Amino acid sequence: MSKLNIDAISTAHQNTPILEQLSLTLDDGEIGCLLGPSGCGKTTLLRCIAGLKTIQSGTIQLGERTLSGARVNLPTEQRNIGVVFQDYALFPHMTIEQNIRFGIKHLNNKEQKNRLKSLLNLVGLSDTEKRYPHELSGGQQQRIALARALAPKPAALLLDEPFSGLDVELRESLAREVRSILKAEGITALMVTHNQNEAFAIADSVGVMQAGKLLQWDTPYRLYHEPKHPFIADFIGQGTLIGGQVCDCKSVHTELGLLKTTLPPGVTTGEQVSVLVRPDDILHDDESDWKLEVTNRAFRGSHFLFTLKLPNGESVMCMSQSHHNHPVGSKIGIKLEMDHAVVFIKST
Ligand SMILES: Nc1ncnc2c1ncn2[C@@H]1O[C@H](COP(=O)(O)OP(=O)(O)OP(=O)(O)O)[C@@H](O)[C@H]1O
Repeated sequence: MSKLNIDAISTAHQNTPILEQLSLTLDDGEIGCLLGPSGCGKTTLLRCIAGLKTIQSGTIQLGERTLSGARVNLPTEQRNIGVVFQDYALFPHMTIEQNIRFGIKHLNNKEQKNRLKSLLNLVGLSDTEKRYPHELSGGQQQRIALARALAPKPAALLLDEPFSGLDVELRESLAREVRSILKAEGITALMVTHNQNEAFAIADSVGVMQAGKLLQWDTPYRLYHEPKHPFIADFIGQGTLIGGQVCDCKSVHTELGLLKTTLPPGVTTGEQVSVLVRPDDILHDDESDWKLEVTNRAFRGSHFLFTLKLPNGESVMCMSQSHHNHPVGSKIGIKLEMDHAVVFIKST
């Protein structure tokens, strides 16, 4: 069993804190993904797990073993963790076979060949073993890098932006493919990315980090629909925050009318709050008498994303089918399709 348990770890560069009291858990065979703005500490967290950076407090456990903790700091080679880092290129002078066999030299020749065969099969590149890395596409090379990291059957795998050098169109489909490869191997994996579509395609749990802290660790669905922090509401998906006033424990009054909600703890009647409105909460409807002015629009191929002005000057976004080609300055009909508003206390 290779459950990864990170409990309240902190680390710093010189005296600058980089990670603060960060905790997360990945069950055996689960895939996690870390998102967050540049410099928030995602790579540092992977480096701590890999043993490339020491932690100052907290513990990192993998299965029954403590990798880092009070008086414990296992060296990287004893952690039994595979890594696919961003710049972890294949050895260019070695064939694909030699690259994959590199980390399993302790096995006998037959075992090495069997492992090579099953991994090439798994990553869908069965007939490439005699080729050199430059004879493969970027996506194929990254799948071989994955096979090489999986070859020694590590207890866990860390991936640091493994798709960042690839075409945007390829990245999401490769993320889905990598998910099925990792699931087939049953390996516990943690990946860092900047791209939320990739994160949603690959992960069971996604974490959003900001300035060294993990703000929420949750399923993609809950991160989008129940963000616990306005930063996450802004960072994940699209949407705007509008003002609201708490009416009672189940509703909040806004410029869009009375919205049903569940209030965060500590919020009292009459209090001013922020309310998250997603573009899919407001539908364009030509028949509706409720009209708002278009202040901006973005054509997204399959749909338009309109920015609309509320009477009090606040903005909300609205998604509509792509043939509804309304210009900026015109008024369009809308209807609300929000069954539950997410509310934040103003101070957060
Ligand atoms: N070797 C180092 N010495 C000093 N500071 C460092 C070092 N490595 C990283 N940092 C700092 O630690 C913080 C976190 O860096 P880290 O690379 O973990 O962020 P990240 O979230 O992975 O960023 P990105 O998304 O840009 O890769 C940043 O402020 C960075 O400047």
